[in-house]
Amino acid sequence: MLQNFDTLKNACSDQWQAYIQHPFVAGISEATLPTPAFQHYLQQDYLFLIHFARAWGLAVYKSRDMNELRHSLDNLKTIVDTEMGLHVAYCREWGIDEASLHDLPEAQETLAYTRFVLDCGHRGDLLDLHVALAPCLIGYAEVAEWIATRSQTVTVDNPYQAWIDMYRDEDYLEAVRRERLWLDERLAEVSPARFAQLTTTFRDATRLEAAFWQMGLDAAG
Ligand SMILES: Cc1ncc(CN)c(N)n1
Repeated sequence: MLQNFDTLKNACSDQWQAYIQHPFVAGISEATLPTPAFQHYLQQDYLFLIHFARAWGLAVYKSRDMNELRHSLDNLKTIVDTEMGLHVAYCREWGIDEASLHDLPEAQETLAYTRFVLDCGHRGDLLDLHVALAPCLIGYAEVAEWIATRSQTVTVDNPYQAWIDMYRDEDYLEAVRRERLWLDERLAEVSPARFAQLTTTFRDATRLEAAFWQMGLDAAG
């Protein structure tokens, strides 16, 4: 059987579900998430996105041909040109100005997740790095999709609607489709032992995503 991104996800189905359907996400969907939880998440996500842009920069550096290079560069641009801009504007709407974000101390969860991904990239190859980055890029599209399909989702005057829409945006979804394809092509070629190793990386990154949501919830007490 050919391995692909879905095989990777199915190998970590418990952790994947705990991430995609986390109570923080349910709170966004049902418009019940406490404001301080979301504000704390937004602040830390600013720091997170900076390090994730660095990680895509590392993927550019590790690329061996023009196709790989362009692919990683497109993902870097999605974060820097699209997601970061929307994020800063969005923070402003929630009473957080960009200047205050520069001096923000990094939470342990932000440190753990971002440095884990950068470490995967430094010690492994390009595929290790893409697999460590996949829960971030691909996971948020699934989060937004899960929200959109739930009957409990509040669609009128939901304060989190703009955030949900950001991850249902066509440009974001196009980046997700490209990444899935890239992963599917490479995962089909790896040995079972290598696949097991990549599964561990993917599972750990997925657990760190869930911990990032939890950090937001914990901040609201
Ligand atoms: C923690 C986290 N994970 C994923 C994403 C979506 N790129 C994000 N903005 N923040």
